[in-house]
Amino acid sequence: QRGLPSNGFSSVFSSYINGILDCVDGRDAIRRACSKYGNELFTFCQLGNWVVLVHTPHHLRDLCNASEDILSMEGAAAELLQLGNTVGPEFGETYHIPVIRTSMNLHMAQLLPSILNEMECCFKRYVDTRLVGGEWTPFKALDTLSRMMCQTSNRAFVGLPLCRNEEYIDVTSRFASQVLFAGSIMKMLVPRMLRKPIGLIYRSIYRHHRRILKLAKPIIEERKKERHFSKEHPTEDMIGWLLDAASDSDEFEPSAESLAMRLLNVNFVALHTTTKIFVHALYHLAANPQYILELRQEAEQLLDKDHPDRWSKEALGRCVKLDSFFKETLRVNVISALTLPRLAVKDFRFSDGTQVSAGHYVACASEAVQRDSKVYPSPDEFRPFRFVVPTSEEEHSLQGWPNRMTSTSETFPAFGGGRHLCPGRFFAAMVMKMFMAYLVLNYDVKMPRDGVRPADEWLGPLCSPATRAHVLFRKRQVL
Ligand code: HEM
Repeated sequence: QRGLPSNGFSSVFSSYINGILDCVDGRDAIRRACSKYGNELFTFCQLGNWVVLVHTPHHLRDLCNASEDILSMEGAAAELLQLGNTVGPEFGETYHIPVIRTSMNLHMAQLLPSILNEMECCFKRYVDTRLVGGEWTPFKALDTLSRMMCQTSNRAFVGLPLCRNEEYIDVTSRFASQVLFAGSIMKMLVPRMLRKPIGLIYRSIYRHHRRILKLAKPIIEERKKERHFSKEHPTEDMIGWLLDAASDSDEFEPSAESLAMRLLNVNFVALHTTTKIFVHALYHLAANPQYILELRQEAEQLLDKDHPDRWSKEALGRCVKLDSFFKETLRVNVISALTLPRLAVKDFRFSDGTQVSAGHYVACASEAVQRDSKVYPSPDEFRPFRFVVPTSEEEHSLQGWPNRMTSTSETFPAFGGGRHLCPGRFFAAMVMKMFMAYLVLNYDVKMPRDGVRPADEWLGPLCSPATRAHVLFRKRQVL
């Protein structure tokens, strides 16, 4: 992008060299560039493309307020993630988004008992069966939690018995990381004209859509039949809400093929995000067991330890320390150092007059925004109860909505902002809070080396909690 300072070399060849360097050192390169350019926009080089980076609140507000036909999220996602090639062209359809925004969020309280039940089953199945007496037992945190989150979230997406099906869990829990990896390789190394045929080969090997379709089709057909015979039916999960939304619109009845693609898409956006943030929080907790006592005390005051089936959405909402713990995790541990990618479909002008020409990418340097020392004192420090304000000896509050984890702003864009603000954030917050409440009420956790949190793993701008680290669990002994 002409007229803007850049962090890299300017020819195509040298920008590739710079892109390779950024794969090793992407996060630090972004940090250095943000502090070098102060409040200015600048262009940042990634393998295969240049991105205009936004890292101040007012530029971020402009990015979020821009309409889709000027700064396009869908255009950016299609090119950067290559999901049309790796999963199929129909993957980009969006009719599940209003369903998450309305039906899913409206049914949250009714959903809670069944997902609490599924969570408890997961702890029994994946954790309790391996614990022996009061011994500390190591668990590979990311693998274990990704299966548990997958099964529990899918109770709300596809219900019983499919959410417990081994093959279903296997496909959906690994889907996001497989296609994200394949997409970035394709974008960086495969010439445009070869992407379609190579995508077809990739799809015929992994068969994500076919495998989900085979498993979900009988259930989808059954639900369709039920709806044919009676208008009265419980809208119990995502499959039901998607069918109800279609029958309301009268415009089309989605095929089983199309619904299976929506299920893949919902799992794609929901699982890797929630699992990664939860595991980041778990590593903070296990490296600092003193926090367990505070969270446990709060959970004991507000939730019935022996009857998770009686927990309510309101009671979880009152767990303000738990809320702050996750908000601080989301602030410190980003999913990517570059978020909210957009493709300028037309020329775009920021409110300070800076122009980005059509065809260029814009994105947010979210780490820089969420670690701004003017907004967050000691920004690099993890302070789990940063957002909690004591109101009396025993009472604590989040002092209103802006401090809640699900609130977003130009200084806290963890869930995005504007038109594409994450519609699944209430669900994610509820699931992460109930998992953590159950964990602190029933287990002690620590790291194999006391007090040492395993280092995050960065690949270019992408961040993951340590993939192979273990956390030690034992049945709760400490009161
Ligand atoms: C901790 C967990 C999560 C995080 C950090 C997260 C983050 C985000 C962010 C940053 C965006 C905006 C992307 C952009 O503007 O480019 C987004 C969008 C979205 N998220 Fe989430 N998300 C989470 C969980 C979920 C869950 C559980 C669901 C579904 C149940 C979900 C569904 C979506 C959808 C459908 C969009 C696209 C919305 C649109 O285009 O209008 N997310 N998410």
